[in-house]
Amino acid sequence: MSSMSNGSGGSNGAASGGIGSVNGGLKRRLSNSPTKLSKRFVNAGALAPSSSLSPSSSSSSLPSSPTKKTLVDPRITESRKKLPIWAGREGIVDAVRENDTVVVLGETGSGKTTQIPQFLYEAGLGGPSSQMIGITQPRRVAATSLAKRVAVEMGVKELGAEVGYSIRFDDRTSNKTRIKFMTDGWLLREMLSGKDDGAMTRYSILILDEAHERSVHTDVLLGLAKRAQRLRRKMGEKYSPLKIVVMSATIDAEAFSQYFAPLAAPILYVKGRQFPITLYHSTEALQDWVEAAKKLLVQIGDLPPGDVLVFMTGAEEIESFARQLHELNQALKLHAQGANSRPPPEFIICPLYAALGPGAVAKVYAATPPGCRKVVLATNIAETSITIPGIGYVIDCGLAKQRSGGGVSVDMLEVKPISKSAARQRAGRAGRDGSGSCYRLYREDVFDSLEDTSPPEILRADLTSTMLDVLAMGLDPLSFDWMDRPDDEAMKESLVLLLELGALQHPTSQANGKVRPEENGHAEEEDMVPRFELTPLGRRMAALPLTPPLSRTLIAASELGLDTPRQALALVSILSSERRSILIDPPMLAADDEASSKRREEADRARHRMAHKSGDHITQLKALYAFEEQERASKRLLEAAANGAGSAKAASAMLKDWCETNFVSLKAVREVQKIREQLRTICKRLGMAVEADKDGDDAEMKGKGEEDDASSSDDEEKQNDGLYVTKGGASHRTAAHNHGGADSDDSYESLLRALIAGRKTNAAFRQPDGHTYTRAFSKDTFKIHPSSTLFSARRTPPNVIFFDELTFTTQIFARGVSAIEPSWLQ
Ligand SMILES: Nc1ncnc2c1ncn2[C@@H]1O[C@H](COP(=O)(O)OP(=O)(O)OP(=O)(O)O)[C@@H](O)[C@H]1O
Repeated sequence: MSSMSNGSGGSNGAASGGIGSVNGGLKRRLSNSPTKLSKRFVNAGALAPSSSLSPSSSSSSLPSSPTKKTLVDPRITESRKKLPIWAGREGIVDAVRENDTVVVLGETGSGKTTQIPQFLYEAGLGGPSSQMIGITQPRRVAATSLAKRVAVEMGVKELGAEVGYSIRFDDRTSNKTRIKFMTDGWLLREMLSGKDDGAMTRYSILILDEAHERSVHTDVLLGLAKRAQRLRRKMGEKYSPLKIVVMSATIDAEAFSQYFAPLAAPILYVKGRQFPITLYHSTEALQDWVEAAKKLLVQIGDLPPGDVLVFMTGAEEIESFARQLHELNQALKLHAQGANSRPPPEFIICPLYAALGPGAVAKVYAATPPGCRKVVLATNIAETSITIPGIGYVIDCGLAKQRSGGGVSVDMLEVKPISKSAARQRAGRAGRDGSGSCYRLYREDVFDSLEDTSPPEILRADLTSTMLDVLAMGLDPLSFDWMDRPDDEAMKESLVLLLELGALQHPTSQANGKVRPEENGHAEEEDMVPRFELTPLGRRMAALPLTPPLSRTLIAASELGLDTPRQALALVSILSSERRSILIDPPMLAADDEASSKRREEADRARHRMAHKSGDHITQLKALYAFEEQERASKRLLEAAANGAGSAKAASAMLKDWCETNFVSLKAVREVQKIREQLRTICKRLGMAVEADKDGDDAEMKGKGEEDDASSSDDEEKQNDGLYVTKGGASHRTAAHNHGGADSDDSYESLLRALIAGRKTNAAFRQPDGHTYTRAFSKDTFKIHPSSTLFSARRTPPNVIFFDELTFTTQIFARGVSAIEPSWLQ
């Protein structure tokens, strides 16, 4: 760092505790202005208030924890007591006891998420043993890590006992569980299963955490929770009222409070944080923030110990940066040797993004070896809720890949500036177990110009899935009690798409007659019937934990013989996985030196070796089959090893080598296999023919290592996490042995036709310029992404294509592209 200086509110290390009502203080506190300029960064002041309150000021008459205290490390109990929220625990418990709904507003790290569930449980508000305190999180990594932390704090030895979590592929709860962390997608699926008739009877208290993120799931859950609360009131004495706690980090808590009118919810404000964070902004506009982040890391090398968390925009940037940092490690070591000086601490590089699984998360949480500095390279997966112990420095690029309205059924991912609220959340990942610093790679006036918060996702997202979910719960999306009502046109477009897909029946006059005119979006809707009815096909689509187009594809394929359903099951599993691909994209490999450009060429060659002439979808499928062929070979080796004729190590190495050579991601394949297994079970339950019965029977894989875990999260996961499996996670089965690449090249037409059946709107036509495409009802033009097998300067681009998604970086690209025949669109 060129130079640094402390700001006005900067270096107070003590907790400011207690709760209060909302006032302008938070705003003032969070926007302390800089006092001194540094050469490169300007200190924008610390987030901590200058006042302090000693932990001993908290007194409480609450009953003590019902958990076995002997198991709790006294240091952990002490650290809980130092959290700002501790002093206000009685106030919080009283507020929840006295009100059906409470909004809690607090600074990052004040202790909201870990402490409030414990306070309420300890105070006996957890209800009878059949009920739980449920806490929703937008992201899986948060749900699991918070459950683990709370279990440690409560002395619960085994997750799934008093404290548990439920996320896609992993349900760690039991009938003993009283505090349950879960993704919002999980709770939505529970609601969709209809087991509790919409009244959420298995929960005594529902805590909606990080509500300010306003994901689509959060908004739907807010409406469902409010409705459940009303239904519970009508259930009389059988069930206690459902308590709702909305937790938010933005000052816009009033909107949440008003949403619960006429019984407007009280807002509790948790003041302060335990440790201060010093903020620095760039004093100049940076042309290349990646390069700036690298230089900054070198400079941080000279600062006091502390791990570093770098917020980046996506997996590609992270992987490329990780490679550069590995090289930097070597360069710094050589430099120190040359200068005969002590080398700086080695960087332990830990990527953290959607497609990486619990293995990556475990590495992030592992203790940093002495003499090293951990550098976590994360997307906004790490932006909220989580505490990574040891993080002393945060570097924030100020950007994130975000979904923007690309129109109905089109996902558009765009790199855009984050909001002020997101920037504060990012800063708040430092200073959680000691004082911290946050370096913003943008100027302070840029920070000032950012939006306060991101607009609710429901106002810009494709609503097709949401409309189907709401209808499947027997509710009318047009009169649903939305906190922010989505655009009528957008809702209607989605309903039209569902009609086209055959999921809806045309409105019946009888149903229309029953719907009361909707008043300002806050109608009492439980006595209304939907204007639209789901068809049997629509009900099947809703029962599948997939987006409506992929559900439609799977159902269409299930009626097309034996091969197509089997292929569709595999392809849909790939397309609903986090990365939507099992192949490592050549552009993900940086080509800025000879070695990496050679590797990129190898990746290109591997891609073309695997490529199917129709494009990316069948290429993916064939790659999966080729992997599974290889897996069977390695299994044979493993069996030979068991008989003393080979080595288990060699079997595992063989598979890894194959993945390396062919640029196939083992983690992604494992995730796809889990999804396929889960979908196979659900399809069978729904009576759908997806595979011949013999499928998978004799291909069970056992003893796989950590690399097999591949479900994880970031923004994209929010849409996927509705998918879940039976307790204990999916079994690890692979496809049956007759599946490996046995299909002839011509046998995929039915599969591609089934794919199009789900999403005709994603067909596009080549323009007269010869290389751009446009959709039937849109003027936007785009190109095929360089990662596609159909991207090639040498080949003539196909006349008509089908694509999975549009992404926007410097221009709009279609990703996941196949060539199709125009006649297939009829
Ligand atoms: N896994 C963990 N390891 C160590 N300390 C932890 C862990 N999780 C939480 N803590 C401690 O508890 C504090 C409060 O965390 P908590 O998640 O409850 O805060 P919060 O108010 O919900 O903040 P945020 O909204 O930023 O997540 C942290 O600042 C940290 O000191």
